[in-house]
Amino acid sequence: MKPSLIVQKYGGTSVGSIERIRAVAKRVAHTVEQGHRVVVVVSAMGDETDRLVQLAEQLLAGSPTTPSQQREWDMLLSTGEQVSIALLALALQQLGYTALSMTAAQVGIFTTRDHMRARILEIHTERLQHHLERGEVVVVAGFQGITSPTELEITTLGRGGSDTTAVALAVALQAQLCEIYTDVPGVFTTDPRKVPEARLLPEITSAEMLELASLGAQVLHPRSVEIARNYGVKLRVRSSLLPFQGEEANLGTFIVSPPAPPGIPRGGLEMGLAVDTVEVDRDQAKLVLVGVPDRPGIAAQLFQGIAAAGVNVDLILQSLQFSPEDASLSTQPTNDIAFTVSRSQVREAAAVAQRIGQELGCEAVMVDEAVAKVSIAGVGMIGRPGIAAQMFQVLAKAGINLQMISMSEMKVSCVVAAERAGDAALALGESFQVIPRLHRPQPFPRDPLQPAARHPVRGIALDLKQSRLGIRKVPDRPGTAAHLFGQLAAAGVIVDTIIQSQRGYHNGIPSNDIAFTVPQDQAGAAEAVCQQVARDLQAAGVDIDHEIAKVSIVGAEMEAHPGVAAHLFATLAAAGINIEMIATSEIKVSCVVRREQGLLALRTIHRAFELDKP
Ligand SMILES: Nc1ncnc2c1ncn2[C@@H]1O[C@H](COP(=O)(O)OP(=O)(O)O)[C@@H](O)[C@H]1O
Ligand SMILES: N[C@@H](CC(=O)OP(=O)(O)O)C(=O)O
Repeated sequence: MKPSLIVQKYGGTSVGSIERIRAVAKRVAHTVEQGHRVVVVVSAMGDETDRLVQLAEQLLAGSPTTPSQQREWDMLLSTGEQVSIALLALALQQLGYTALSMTAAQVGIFTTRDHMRARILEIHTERLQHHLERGEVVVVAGFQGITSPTELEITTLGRGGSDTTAVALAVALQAQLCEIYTDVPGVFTTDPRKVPEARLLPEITSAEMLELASLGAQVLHPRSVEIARNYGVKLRVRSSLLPFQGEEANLGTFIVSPPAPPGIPRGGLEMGLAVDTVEVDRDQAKLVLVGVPDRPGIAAQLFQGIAAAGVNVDLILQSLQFSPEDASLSTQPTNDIAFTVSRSQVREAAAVAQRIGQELGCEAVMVDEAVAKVSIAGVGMIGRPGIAAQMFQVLAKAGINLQMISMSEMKVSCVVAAERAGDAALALGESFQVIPRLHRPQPFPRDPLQPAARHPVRGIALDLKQSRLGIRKVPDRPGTAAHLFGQLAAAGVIVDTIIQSQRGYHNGIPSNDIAFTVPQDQAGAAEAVCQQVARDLQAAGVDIDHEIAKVSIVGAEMEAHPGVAAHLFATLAAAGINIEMIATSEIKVSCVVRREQGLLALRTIHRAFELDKP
């Protein structure tokens, strides 16, 4: 019988010293002794990649901006892995195994030409197979790629990209298992370094893991989860640091994916259909509270009231905080809170919104029953900023105005006038080559006020590496989002959470605020684009804030548990934490808070949802 093939990946900390490299070699040797063939992927030693980044940043006095600078950046950063593969191969040889190291060019890991964020197209397996068949262990450099056999340009996949190399190799080699060895015993309910009571999850679905990873849980590179999910790779995260005493004590976490569709092509690995779903939800009504005082407890009061009335909330968006110098508003900073509910519950929701709106002294409460939600979704959207821009362009071309936008890495939803929903879905279906479908709601549970009872929340992520940008008073007409996000995509900026909410008037024209978050290292580029777009559109101005933290709860069953969001808001309010931005999707709720309160928010929420309990 042919021995089974396992791809093992060891991260930076796991190969951070010669001692640790020796320990990794022993672990690999143990796997070989159990009768498996092994391909090992390693990252650079310890903080080596950070050190290389600092050298280049020192020289450039910042991040690379031109294509030629980005080329050299990849040339530099890819060297870290070349050191660790050679050392691990030597350590294996010392233990008496035939082992050799290979760079991406030697293996044939071909990527797109996008320096610093290249995507894997194809992996040649002949050389690897040749060595494996001779019983050798091959140690492959993670994180790097090559553009073509003739061009031989070195690329990197983006920080943390070795996980993606490993899973892609597992697909190309049709490995039985891909193991990601790291410095914690698996995937936890949240980062165990930040919350010591976090619990190890024996398994998690790839959909949940994707959200957690893209919302800041760095334990897995989101794109590695994307590939595992698309190709049904058996993926496991476990510790390389636990004392080595047989593997029973180191079960780790299995990332569970649906089986791959039969005959799925293994070329174009990361270039599958970006969008696999175009969906329209006609059962929507929109409520907007305009000019809500900006202080802790407001969202909690509103959504607890809504939950108590038995109403299930779908999208929730809260716009950026307004600066008091904004002349058309009161001198108190205020927010807008917009949300959608099922049309059958709009009366109950409106009654609560009006009552609470009055108690809070809001400027207005608007209710609109003639709306629908159109969404595009797909794991292939991760890291491809052009996809959301394409959606907005398609809708703009069809003359469809966007009343609300909510976006996460894998899904963009727009609230539009109900009468245009059919046109919107058709135009999107045509553009993305997907047949549009109607959204099917999940059944409601019986007791909407017991959100924590069934643990609908699987994990919590804290992202401290985001900045928030906002453009105030963008004219409310078709094409504005297309213009802004088209420009951002052209500048290569990866936009995370986008929120557009209805606001009021500017220069007598109905206008919206658009707020979104971007990775901190792209904030400069994003701000330059926003300033230009604000001038083009005659918007009121641009806000930028680097001192934010984004804390997100994730769970596939959240949609069927009304009241989870309300519980989250109440928890933050009770801890005196103000929520500056809210964005929801079916399986996550994200809140932007002050950066210095991020950790407190994370710990408090973890406890409030009883994730520390079995
Ligand atoms: N939900 C989570 N479960 C486990 N680890 C997490 C989680 N969220 C964040 N982390 C962090 O991810 C780290 C592992 O990722 P990383 O440092 O990139 O490892 P490696 O160098 O092995 O690739 C852990 O040390 C932990 O602090
Ligand atoms: N060395 C690269 C790639 C990587 O994946 O590292 P790690 O597995 O240690 O997160 C980085 O630091 O980005």
